[in-house]
Amino acid sequence: MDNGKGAFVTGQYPNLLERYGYAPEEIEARLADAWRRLFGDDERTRIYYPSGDDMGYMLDTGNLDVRTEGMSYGMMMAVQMDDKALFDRLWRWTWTYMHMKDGVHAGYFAWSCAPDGTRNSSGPAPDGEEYFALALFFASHRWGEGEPPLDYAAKARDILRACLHNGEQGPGYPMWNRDNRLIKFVPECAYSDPSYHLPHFYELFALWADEADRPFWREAAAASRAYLPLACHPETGLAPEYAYYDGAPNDERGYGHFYSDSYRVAANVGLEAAWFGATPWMTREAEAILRFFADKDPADFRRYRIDGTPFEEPALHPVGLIATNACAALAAPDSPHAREAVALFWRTPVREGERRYYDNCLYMFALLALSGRYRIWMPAA
Ligand SMILES: O[C@@H]1[C@@H](O)[C@H](O[C@@H]2CO[C@@H](O[C@@H]3CO[C@@H](O[C@@H]4CO[C@@H](O)[C@H](O)[C@H]4O)[C@H](O)[C@H]3O)[C@H](O)[C@H]2O)OC[C@H]1O
Repeated sequence: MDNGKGAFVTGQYPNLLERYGYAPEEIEARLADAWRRLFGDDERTRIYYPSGDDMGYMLDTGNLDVRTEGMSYGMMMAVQMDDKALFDRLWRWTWTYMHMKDGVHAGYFAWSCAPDGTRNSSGPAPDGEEYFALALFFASHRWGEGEPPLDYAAKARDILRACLHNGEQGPGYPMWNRDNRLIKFVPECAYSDPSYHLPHFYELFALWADEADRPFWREAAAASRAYLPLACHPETGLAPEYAYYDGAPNDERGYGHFYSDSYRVAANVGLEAAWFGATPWMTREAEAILRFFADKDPADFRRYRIDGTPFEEPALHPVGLIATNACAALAAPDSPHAREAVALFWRTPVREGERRYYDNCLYMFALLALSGRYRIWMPAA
C-alpha cells in the first residue's frame, strides 16, 4: 500500500532468524518462552502485573514505578501477539491513572506513576504518546472499536491531536516542534532525544490521524529521517541520549552520551528497514553500530562518548544493548558483523533481577522484529 509519499506497506516481513539458519520451531518456541517469562508469574523475569479484575501494569523494576514508556511498549507487544485481554488491561490502567484530563498537559499521560496509580509526576514523555497512538491504531485494525475507553482509533486520534495542537488555544505545548517538525524530549523544551524518532510510525500516522494533520506527519517522517544522520556519529553510529535540533549532543543534564535511551536508535532503524526498506544511510548506520560493538565484550559494555571513547561506568542495561544491536542487522543483513550480533542475542536469555524491565522490553521487541512478527496492522479491507 502506497501512502503517496514513498513509504510502501508490502505486508512482507523478513524473518532474519530463519534466514540466518535458526529453525522455525525453535524461533516459535523462543517467542513463546520469552512471552511467558515477561508476562507470566515467574518472579525472576516478569515485568507485567495484573491489577484488579480488568487492569494491569508494566513495572519498571529498577525504579519501582510504572512508566508511559513501559505501558505503551506492553500494548504494542500485546497487539503484535494478538492478546486483546492483556492489551485492554494495560490500556484501562493507563487511561484510569495516567491520562491527564485538565491542566497544562491535558490530553497527555503522566510519564511516571506508582504501582497503586498515584502520580509521581504531572509531566509527559513523548515516547509514550507515540507508542500509545500506534498501538491503539493497530488494536483497532486487529480487533475493531469497542466502548470507551476501548474505542481505540478514536483515542489514538485524540492523542495525536493533543501532540500537535496543545497550546494553540490556551496554555500548553505541542510534543513536536511545529516549525522543524522534530519530536521534543518533553513538550516544554527545545531539544530532542534521538531514540524518540520513529519515522516509520509517522508514515502510518499520516494515513490514520486527523485528515488535516496528515501532511504534518508526512513531513515529520522526512524531518526525523534528516535528523538522525545529524545526531548519530558518522563512524561509530552512536547517538547521544539527548541532542539539540542540529543533532549535537546535549549534555546539559548529563545525557549527552551513548547510554540507555540511545540503544533504541539501532532498534528503530532495524524496524523501519523491516517495514519500509533501508535507505543507504540506515544501512551505513547499522553497519557502523555493528562494527563498533563487534570487538566489545558484553560483560564490559560501558557508557560511551558518541565518538566511542568509553567511560569507566558500565552499561546499566547490557541485555537491552545486545537486543538492539541485533535489530540493527535488519538494516544491514549482509554486514560482516550482523550474524554474530544476532547469534549473541540468540545465546542471551531474558534478564533476571532488579534492573530487568528495560532490558526485557528491548529483548521482546528484538525477538518480534527479527522473527518477522513485529508487523503493520492495516485497517480491515
Ligand atoms: O517536569 C518535567 C518532567 O516531567 C520531565 O520528566 C522527564 C519525562 O521523561 C522521562 O523519560 C522517560 C524515562 O527514561 C526513558 O527510559 C529509561 C531508560 O533508562 C532505563 O533505566 C529506564 O528504566 C527507562 O525508563 C524513557 O524513554 C522516557 O520516557 C525523563 O526521565 C524525565 O526526566 O523532565 C523535565 C521536567 O521539566
